[in-house]
Parts: sequence; structure tokens; C-alpha cells
Amino acid sequence: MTAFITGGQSDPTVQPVPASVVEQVDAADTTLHNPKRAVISLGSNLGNRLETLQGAIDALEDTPGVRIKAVSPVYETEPWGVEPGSQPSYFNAVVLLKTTLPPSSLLERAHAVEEAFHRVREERWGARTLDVDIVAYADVVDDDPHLTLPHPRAHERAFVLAPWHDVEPEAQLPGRGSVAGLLDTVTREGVAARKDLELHLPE
Ligand SMILES: Nc1ncnc2c1ncn2[C@@H]1O[C@H](COP(=O)(O)OP(=O)(O)OP(=O)(O)O)[C@@H](O)[C@H]1O
Ligand SMILES: Nc1nc2c(c(=O)[nH]1)N=C(CO)CN2
Repeated sequence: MTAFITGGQSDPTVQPVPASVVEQVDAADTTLHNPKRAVISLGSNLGNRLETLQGAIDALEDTPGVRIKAVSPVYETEPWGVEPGSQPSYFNAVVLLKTTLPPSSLLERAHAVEEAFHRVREERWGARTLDVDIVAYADVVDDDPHLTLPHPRAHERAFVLAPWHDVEPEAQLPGRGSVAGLLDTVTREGVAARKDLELHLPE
């Protein structure tokens, strides 16, 4: 049975609102006033890699409901998961943001930003102008393949953990432990800080 909230009024022009709708509106309102933290990994190994990463940061900031809080140093990294020497090296970085968007909308926006930078999806782990992955969203742990949280391979990727640790040394990867501890379990070979390069917070 649907419950209705009438507010105890007898005005016949006021339609009763189902309690389920009131709950949904309250939930959306809570999110709006309680932005969540998210961690995003950026990668590029085609085209002007630094310009693309900065463009992605600026595009994320241009999203209503998204505020970038920190941008990591840039790392130059050997392609992970493919034959050595088969692809150009990546530039990788991590950004910390606050958002009122739910995880599914943040993923949609991530895909739109990839497309704006002409990301082509051909093969798994293929070379790309831009990759935008959601590493973590608040404390959410979810194995939905459309959006797995935290990212299912973040804990084994030094190209994610090292820049994240630089901007948030105390960070925790939900369900996996501290980023500092995870960094000790992975090889940092082929993951080099490019101290001569810099990404910046959007103006
Ligand atoms: N946390 C997540 N962040 C981004 N995409 C995710 C996540 N979890 C699941 N996905 C799904 O994975 C699909 C493939 O993503 P993508 O093409 O970026 O993979 P990839 O970058 O080649 O590899 P990897 O997932 O290992 O980083 C996306 O369409 C998305 O639905
Ligand atoms: N070094 C590096 N290797 C990768 C990367 C990446 O961003 N950096 N992204 C991949 C798919 O997400 C696969 N391999």
C-alpha cells in the first residue's frame, strides 16, 4: 500500500505526496548538503599527454556538483598489463574531489570527458588519449561490473597508489587498507615522478 503525506491540510488543490517520493527528495537533499569525497585516476599515453590531463581536470571542475580539491604530481609510467614496449609510456595523476553527484552520474561524466578527448575503445588496456577511472567514492564498496567501487585493480597499481599517496599520505582504500601499506606491496619499477612537469588546480 502507498503511504501519503498530506500535511494535515484540507485544501483540495493540494495533492497528497506519496511517502516514497518524500523519502527520495529527502535523500537527494541530504546528498546536496553532504558532498562525498571521490578519488579519480587520470592516464594518457597518446597525443599531448600533459595537456590532455590538464584538460580533463578542467573539464571535471566544469561539472555542476564537482569541486576538485587536490591534484597530484605527474608520473611517467610504463604501460601496465600489456607486452613491454608495445605502447608509449603513460602520464598518470590522481585528483581528489568533492561531489554531490551519485557514483553513476560521476561515471557518466568521466566517460563524457574521455570522449571529449577522443578516447577510442578498441581493445582492453589499449593505448588511449585519456582514461578517467573512479578509484574510490566515499566508503562505498560495490562489485557491480558497470561501476565497481573501489576500482577493482587500483590496489595493485603503483601508477594510482603513488600519486594518491603524494596528495593524501593517510588515505585508505575502502576494503583494502592504507594506501601507504598497499604501496609497499607493489613494484614501483617503471613508475617515475616527473618533477619537471606540473598539473594545477583549475582557476
Ligand atoms: N571504478 C570504475 N571506474 C571506471 N570504470 C569502471 C569502474 N568500475 C567498472 N567500470 C567499467 O569498466 C568499463 C571499462 O572501463 P575502461 O575502458 O576505462 O577500462 P580500462 O581503462 O581499459 O581498464 P581498467 O578497468 O583495468 O582500468 C567502463 O565502461 C565502466 O563501466
Ligand atoms: N602505466 C599505465 N598502464 C595502464 C594504465 C595507466 O593509466 N597507466 N591504464 C590502463 C587501463 O586503465 C592499463 N594500463
